[in-house]
Amino acid sequence: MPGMKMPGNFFLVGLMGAGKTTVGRALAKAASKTFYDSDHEIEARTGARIPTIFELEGEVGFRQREAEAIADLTQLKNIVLATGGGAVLHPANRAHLRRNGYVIYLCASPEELYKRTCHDKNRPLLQTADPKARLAELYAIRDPLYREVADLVMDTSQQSVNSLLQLLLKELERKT
Ligand SMILES: Nc1ncnc2c1ncn2[C@@H]1O[C@H](COP(=O)(O)OP(=O)(O)O)[C@@H](O)[C@H]1O
Ligand SMILES: O=C(O)C1=C[C@@H](OP(=O)(O)O)[C@@H](O)[C@H](O)C1
Ligand SMILES: [Mg+2]
Repeated sequence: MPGMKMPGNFFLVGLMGAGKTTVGRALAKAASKTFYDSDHEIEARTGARIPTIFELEGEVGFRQREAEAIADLTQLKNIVLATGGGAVLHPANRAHLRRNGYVIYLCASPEELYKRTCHDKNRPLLQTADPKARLAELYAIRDPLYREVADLVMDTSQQSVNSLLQLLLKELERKT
């Protein structure tokens, strides 16, 4: 259903592997909105890939760049923004997301997230001896924060990207 009319911004939140980047891009196309990904924006502004930023500036440096990107991107109109999984950690980011768009939490179990991320070396927080345990820890800390900002929670564990997109479009048509 490309060109569907749904007003405003959609912001995607959730853990690494939830599908924010993949589903966000497809949603933007279907809803005729411009797609942004805060990680891509940070990489473009910095001129370095995410693992390099973590290596040189640590997570603290990355979070600072992320906060700047979220503050700017949430001021745009008619966009879909895929955030990074840790974007909800800063209260200021949560306020920007809540204030400026409709927030969708893509939810999945740590086991499912592990299956989707285990072959990808570009997530510094998962380059540990036990990434499954790390995902479970992050889930425990962040799930309440995702729920705090979310207007809509979508369970993605049993859904392909395409069936998820169709479900999401139906929900968004109804609720926005
Ligand atoms: N609902 C889904 N079912 C199966 N695989 C998925 C689903 N959503 C995303 N994926 C896959 O998981 C991986 C991570 O997706 P990505 O969009 O990068 O997640 P995020 O941006 O939330 O970290 C990609 O390989 C993507 O194709
Ligand atoms: O969860 C996190 O803290 C992070 C998630 C990543 O984005 P995705 O959620 O798109 O993988 C990226 O921002 C960075 O590696 C940190
Ligand atoms: Mg992503």
